[in-house]
Amino acid sequence: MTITTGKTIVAIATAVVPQQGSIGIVRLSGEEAVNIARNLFDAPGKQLWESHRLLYGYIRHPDTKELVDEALLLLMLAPRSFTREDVVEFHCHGGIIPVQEVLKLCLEQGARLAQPGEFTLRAFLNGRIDLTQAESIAELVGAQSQAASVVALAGLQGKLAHPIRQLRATCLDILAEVEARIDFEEDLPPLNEDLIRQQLKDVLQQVKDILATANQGELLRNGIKVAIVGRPNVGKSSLLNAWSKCDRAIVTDLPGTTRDVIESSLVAGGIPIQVLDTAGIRDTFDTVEKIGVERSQKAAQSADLVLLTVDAEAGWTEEDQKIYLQVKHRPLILVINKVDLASPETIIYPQEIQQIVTTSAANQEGIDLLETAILASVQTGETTAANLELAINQRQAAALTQAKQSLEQVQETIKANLPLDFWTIDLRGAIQALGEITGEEVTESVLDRIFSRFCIGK
Ligand SMILES: Nc1nc2c(c(=O)[nH]1)N(C=O)[C@@H](CNc1ccc(C(=O)N[C@@H](CCC(=O)O)C(=O)O)cc1)CN2
Ligand SMILES: Nc1nc2c(ncn2[C@@H]2O[C@H](COP(=O)(O)OP(=O)(O)OP(=O)(O)O)[C@@H](O)[C@H]2O)c(=O)[nH]1
Ligand SMILES: [Mg+2]
Repeated sequence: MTITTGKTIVAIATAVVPQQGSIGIVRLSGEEAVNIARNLFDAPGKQLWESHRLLYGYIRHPDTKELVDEALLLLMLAPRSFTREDVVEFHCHGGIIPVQEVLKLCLEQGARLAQPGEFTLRAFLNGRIDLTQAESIAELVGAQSQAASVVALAGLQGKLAHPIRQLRATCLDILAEVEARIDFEEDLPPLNEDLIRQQLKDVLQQVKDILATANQGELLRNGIKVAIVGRPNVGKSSLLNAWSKCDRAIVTDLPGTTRDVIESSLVAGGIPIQVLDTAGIRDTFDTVEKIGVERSQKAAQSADLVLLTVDAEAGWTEEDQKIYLQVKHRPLILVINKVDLASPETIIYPQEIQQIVTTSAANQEGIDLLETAILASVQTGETTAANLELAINQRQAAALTQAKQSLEQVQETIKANLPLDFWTIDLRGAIQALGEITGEEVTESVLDRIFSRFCIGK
């Protein structure tokens, strides 16, 4: 995308698939937005075309005056708009036909179809929001859980931008102090090295604290994949059904019921979880079952976490041991199922297994504990309560890691008593990295990468 502002862009702002809302919005932004709206919208009576007013009227074909829709028109004139340009919204009837018709008319009037994220990009380029806020908007729209939306909303409020800007400002202050000593050494009091050391230490600690939220960010945004594996008939499909609270997988008392990997999605603790129920693993001559077993093994290797499921009544069998050896190098929870039939204490399993949960899938028992154990095993302890609203994404984490390394390098340079010029090199590195997060220092290709992930109309 070539990045420009001003030229009028248009897009359908509301969902086009799969379900139609009762209202559909077409949004224009740019110099010609108001002219285009005037050509298409007929507001009867004495309605004023002023900013932040809603006009009532008819959208008509500009040449034939044929009626296209009865609608509301919202005007937000520069700079008091989301993009800081003139913005006009047609609030049409929902369904795909009215909005597509209006979109077509706007294009015929000279507007250009907006690229994905282009409205938000303009809001960024025109200084209304910074890059972390722009990313938060995309995250809010794509949030799959309440927790993810809380984090996105906090980001939109500047919860990340604010501390990052402060850290960068401190680094800039230090840089100014140091550079002044390089340029006008004789006219200034000596550098307060103790103060600078302390400032660097504080900045570095904060950088580390924010970096520690990356794991939580990764979990909230991308979620995890959990594979239920084990011998046939131990209750894997029953476990999936009990956990996802629906009859997703077929359950019978016949070993070998599940033939293929069955996927189900749920959200636990704000984290989207993809659960894979797999075919029971055993030696078999059945061609179809054999393929199923191979898929089970693949699923176990690709999952973030394996639930090795065994039958309390049958105990730890030779087959269980074989399967265990295949998955023991993976993050793993041992699920002892069917505890309604036999006491789990009698089972002798490998001592090195750290996490054990007992369940009765048939009776919906132990599922909550299983969920808690799963969440505990993927969450790192570093995410403190104070930081719950902060959960940085991979791009931000990469830049922060860069900032951390640069700051550590400055500390080394000071320790080694190297000349002041050396200090400034890595200070600039840290300032650059922090600036990339908020977008104060950012290249067009980075912007391209960020905004192309948005949907059209955002
Ligand atoms: N119909 C509609 N609903 C929407 C949006 C929109 O663009 N259109 N939004 C789009 O994402 C979100 C709301 N976000 C918005 C953020 C800022 C401004 C805005 O006009 N800000 C100006 C003026 C504020 C004022 O006059 O006080 C500014 O900050 O300069 C509008 C919407 C969600 N709902
Ligand atoms: N008593 C009892 N029976 C259970 C429990 N969980 C599952 N079962 C029963 O065990 C049998 C097998 O359950 P499934 O969930 O189909 O087992 P599976 O591990 O998916 O089996 P395959 O798909 O063949 O690998 C069914 O008859 C279930 O009703 C449990 O906790 N207690
Ligand atoms: Mg099954």
